[in-house]
Amino acid sequence: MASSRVTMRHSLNIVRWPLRVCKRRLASQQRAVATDGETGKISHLQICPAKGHRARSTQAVAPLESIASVKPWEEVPGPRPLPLLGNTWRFIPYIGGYSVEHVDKVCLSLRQEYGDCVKMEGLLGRPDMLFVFDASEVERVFRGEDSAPHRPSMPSLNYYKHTLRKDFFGAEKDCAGVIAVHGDSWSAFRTKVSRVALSAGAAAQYTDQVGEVADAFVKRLRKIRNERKETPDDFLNEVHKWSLESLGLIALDTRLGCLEQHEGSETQQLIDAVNTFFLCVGELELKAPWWRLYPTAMFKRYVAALDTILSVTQSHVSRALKECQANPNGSKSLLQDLVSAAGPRVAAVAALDMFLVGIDTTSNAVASTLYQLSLRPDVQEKLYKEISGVLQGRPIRPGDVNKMPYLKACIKEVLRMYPVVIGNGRQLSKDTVICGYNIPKGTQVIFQHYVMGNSDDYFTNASQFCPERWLQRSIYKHHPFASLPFGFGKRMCLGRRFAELEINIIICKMVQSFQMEYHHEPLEYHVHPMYTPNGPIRLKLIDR
Ligand code: HEM
Repeated sequence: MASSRVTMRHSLNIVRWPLRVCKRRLASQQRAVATDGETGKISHLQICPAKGHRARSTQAVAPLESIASVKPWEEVPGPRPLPLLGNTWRFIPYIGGYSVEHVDKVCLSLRQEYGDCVKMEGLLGRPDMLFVFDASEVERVFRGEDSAPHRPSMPSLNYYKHTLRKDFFGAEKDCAGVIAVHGDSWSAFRTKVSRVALSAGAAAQYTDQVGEVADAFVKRLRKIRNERKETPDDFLNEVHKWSLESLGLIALDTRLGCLEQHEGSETQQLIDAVNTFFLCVGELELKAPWWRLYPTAMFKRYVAALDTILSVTQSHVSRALKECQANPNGSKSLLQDLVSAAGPRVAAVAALDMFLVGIDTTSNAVASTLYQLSLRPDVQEKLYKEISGVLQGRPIRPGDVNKMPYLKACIKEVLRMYPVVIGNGRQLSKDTVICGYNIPKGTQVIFQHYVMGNSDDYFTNASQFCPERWLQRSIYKHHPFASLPFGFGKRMCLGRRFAELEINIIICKMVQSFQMEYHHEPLEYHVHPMYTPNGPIRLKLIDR
């Protein structure tokens, strides 16, 4: 395992291409006009400026001046595409000036140059995009979603699920999973899984076990830190292992042993496969898609890794099914609940999806939080006092975190300034008015949460790291749709409760165990494809 560097990359096709802007914030406008792409009817979108609630009028008649005020797609500002090359050339190294790795900065400058809504057209192999930087417009689009919102999905996984392994994923209409799945199939699957995964106690039941994994992680750090008490250069890889171990527990009801060594085992195969998946997915997604023309070597490795993840998750599901049948009143787990509620096939596919998107999101969020805390001894001290006050030396129990508002605020603050997923997207299912422009059906709309989260327009003193802003809302103002690290609505993160449990517990354990310091050059963040500190995170861990 030591040799298998778990450089996990997030795979959710959630966002990667930042955007840009529009001009005028119509957020405060009381009425916009939407044309329905399918029926051609015009309906009114009424917005309550106080609460941002929206109601669609059933009368399909708009005053002429409102219709006239909606501008066409052609007028949306944005960088001009070149003939044939579109805007793709802008991402060519040394020539184009845009970089995928620093798309955070690209987005900031697009907003500055063009405003709150920016068109990015002519990206080879991709639909046109609209980058939205206006939180009230984000709110309006989210609140107007239909019953099966379409998040732009990862083409390579889409191909794997719906073409290569169609026999498995397509055999039953409602059994393809949620990642890279849309429409009725997504809706049927999501309904089955959310009932179990988002239920009140689903995550809380893992408090003890997730706590044990966190203890094992702390123990390992004590062992592997160097003579200066600093974490090794591949610290992020260690955090990935912790994340995989925690998720194995939740999704497969199994201790995989990632924090120990297990050469040649099935566990090791799973770890290696997840590792390979993340190594390949960024390349396949962000670079020229040759795999669409022929199976490249990288694509073959990617498919083999997915096959392994699928077969190992299936074998764990079969085991859980047997245990469930042998002992129907035995101890409960998410896997067993899913098997009982929705059957073994749904449980296996759900576990696969969780592995694809639940590991590097959580690990990068934790690495980023630890790094930010290590820069702020005062914040750590305040956290330490809060945690010690609640726990009084005993292990963490379900419900304890609810008595730790400062802990929650610190995590929200890190995800506001450094959201691991810098933007979230939706593919429009009908023509929609956004920022006063008629945006055609099929456009990929990307909500720019990194830019909005760091904007003084939406957060008082946005550039200051200030967890208190989440606790003293009368002093610090913020727009509720500017920072949405887990997305929103019917398609929001399915693993949010588990991610929060894991993050809360590991941060608690780290703050209880160590004073964390950082004595090197400040780390810049980059998109990789998660938004994460770039460079070795060498934390000095001083025992408390
Ligand atoms: C800090 C950790 C995490 C972050 C920031 C995060 C963020 C997100 C975001 C932004 C989305 C898209 C939501 C939307 O479209 O509105 C998403 C979707 C999803 N996440 Fe997470 N996630 C995290 C951890 C996890 C974990 C641990 C799991 C699994 C246990 C998970 C499972 C999923 C799934 C299955 C979806 C797709 C939902 C759907 O399309 O119906 N996530 N996540």
